[in-house]
Amino acid sequence: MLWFLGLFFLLLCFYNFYWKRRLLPPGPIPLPLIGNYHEVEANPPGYTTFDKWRKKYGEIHTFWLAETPVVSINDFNLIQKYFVKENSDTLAGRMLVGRQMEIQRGGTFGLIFVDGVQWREHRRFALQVFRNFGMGRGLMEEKIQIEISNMFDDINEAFGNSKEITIEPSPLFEITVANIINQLLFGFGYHDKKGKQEFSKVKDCIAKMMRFACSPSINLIYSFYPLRHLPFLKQKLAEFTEVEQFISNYCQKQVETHKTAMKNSNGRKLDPQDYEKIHTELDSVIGSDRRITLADKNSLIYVNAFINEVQRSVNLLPMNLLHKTLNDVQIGNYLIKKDTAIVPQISAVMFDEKIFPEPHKFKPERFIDAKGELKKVEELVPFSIGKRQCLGESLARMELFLFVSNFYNLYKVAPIDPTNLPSLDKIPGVTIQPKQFSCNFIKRF
Ligand code: HEM
Repeated sequence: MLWFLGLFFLLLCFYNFYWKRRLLPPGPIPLPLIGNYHEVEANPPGYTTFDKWRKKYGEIHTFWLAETPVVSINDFNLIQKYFVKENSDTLAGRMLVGRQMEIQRGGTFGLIFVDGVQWREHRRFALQVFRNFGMGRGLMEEKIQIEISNMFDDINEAFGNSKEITIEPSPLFEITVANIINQLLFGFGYHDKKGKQEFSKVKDCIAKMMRFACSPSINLIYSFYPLRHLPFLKQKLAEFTEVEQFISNYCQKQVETHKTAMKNSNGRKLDPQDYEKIHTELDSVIGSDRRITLADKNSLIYVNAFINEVQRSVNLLPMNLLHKTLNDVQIGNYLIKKDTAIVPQISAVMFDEKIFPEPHKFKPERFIDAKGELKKVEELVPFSIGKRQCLGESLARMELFLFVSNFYNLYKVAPIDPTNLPSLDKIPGVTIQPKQFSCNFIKRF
């Protein structure tokens, strides 16, 4: 019996540490069943671990999510070479971990998690719908401006007769962003008290779901379905299914991504000078409390640089969505087999100290050139690149500009206690979330 167990152990080691890894780029040693999850979990939300692997194993390396190997490309030029120039079609698949979609949705539906003909048709259809709704024309801007006005009405009501109030900004931004997409999708926004309470419930579910979706226990169930009967995993799966059922895929994407970027624009540990520079520019270019529109965008250099830096330092997806090779493909010195997970690791690019020196410092100036013009930095890739690049990019960009510029034009933001600033810790998930915080809003007009 003992010799049998010994043999089994040896075979397991041979398979796990050598055989399954032999044709892939090098990378951290995976543990049986859990792969390298424990290393990502040890340093949430993951940037430090990805950076460590990059430095140790190179720009192209492999890590394991449970028993799924993921080829990770971390250098901007390589990402561009493989995902845009040479193999854009081959790398446009979407990888699902084990029975992920079956468990989550009872089949493969939608756009984000499908590939091939279904993906092409859905993507084309979605882009057409966006165009019909006025994307790229004044109509979409008008819809965003209406919701921004609703937000300012709420803020101004909270001010009453005072010039300064303490406020928790997140719920305000969340509901405003959600209302824009809700207006498009369902023709209504959450404006009255009952609607706002309903939204708060939906939002809490979304936040929970985003955390669950990348948790090791749920991914273990995707990969090894029979494990779902273990008591601990059974409970996790039940909780996950409950929230998953509550939420539609589209709402998830919209609410999480935008609100996080918006919330972070107030939550970061900024030098007070950053705000002063925004206000100086707004005072000299706009000079009143008039509504700022997209027509002002090119004149507001510092505001644009500030938004770029917020997007870079927020670094919303510590691990980008997994792509899949649709055919065998040569990546560096390796022939990667069809149906292998591959990821353009955009978070590593945006924290790459060779491109963005002192990457963890907030410096909008890195996006302004010597002539004072806005610098085009092609390595700023929050929306990813290639065929699977974010479909909502233009809507997101419009919203970010209109929200941030109008908000800072009307209000100043100050910490409640300058010696005890809000935490910069990020709550891990598919997209990271900031911790809740309150701050002071001060009217500028
Ligand atoms: C600040 C806001 C946003 C950021 C930073 C962001 C970022 C991303 C990223 C990194 C991806 C994965 C790309 C890849 O697979 O390589 C993605 C995909 C996607 N995003 Fe966004 N996103 C944002 C807002 C939005 C919005 C507002 C929508 C919809 C209205 C949206 C819809 C999508 C869709 C549908 C996909 C999947 C595209 C595909 O698989 O073909 N995103 N986004």
